[in-house]
Amino acid sequence: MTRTVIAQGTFDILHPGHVHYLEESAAMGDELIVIVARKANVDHKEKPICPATQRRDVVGALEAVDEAILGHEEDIFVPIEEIDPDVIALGHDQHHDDDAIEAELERRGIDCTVERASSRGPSAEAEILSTRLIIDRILERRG
Ligand SMILES: Cc1cc2nc3c(=O)[nH]c(=O)nc-3n(C[C@H](O)[C@H](O)[C@H](O)COP(=O)(O)O)c2cc1C
Ligand SMILES: Nc1ncnc2c1ncn2[C@@H]1O[C@H](COP(=O)(O)OP(=O)(O)OP(=O)(O)O)[C@@H](O)[C@H]1O
Repeated sequence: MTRTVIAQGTFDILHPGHVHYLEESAAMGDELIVIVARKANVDHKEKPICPATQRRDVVGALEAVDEAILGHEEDIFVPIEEIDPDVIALGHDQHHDDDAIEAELERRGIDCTVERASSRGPSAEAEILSTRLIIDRILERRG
């Protein structure tokens, strides 16, 4: 029985922190499917620069990722109902409330656990493992 894990995020400019999250998520099961957030649903921070199809394609190229899909425009639980995963892996700082997600999964009759991945700090002085900080540095140096 294949144990399916879902990970999700914006993945605007990919960096080793994303790779860490996705590799850790992949290790929680047999197959990893990544839901790439649509611009309309990124309302807790700046909108992504890159189009969703581009963000999906880059994430999908990672070894740890079996499939990357575009998220639903309106209801974030539509892909969850369709995929019916065994695990939803939340990122270490993702703004979602684990209990609220578990409650919604139960309400929809989806038998799935919610896990939290860990954070990856910089392994070298110059590493910046945040899309926002990468963009800040670009603006600082090229703005
Ligand atoms: C269980 C789950 C399902 C999600 N499904 C979708 C979706 O269908 N469409 C979408 O645009 N975003 C989806 N998202 C992503 C959220 O929209 C949110 O923007 C994303 O978690 C942003 O995380 P980040 O700030 O770490 O990039 C989902 C997130 C979770 C936790
Ligand atoms: N340094 C990191 N270590 C572990 N996970 C990370 C790291 N950076 C991002 N992630 C995870 O990757 C997923 C996608 O994150 P997102 O696309 O928001 O990138 P981000 O670099 O966190 O963006 P921003 O810096 O703009 O918030 C989230 O689950 C997030 O927790």
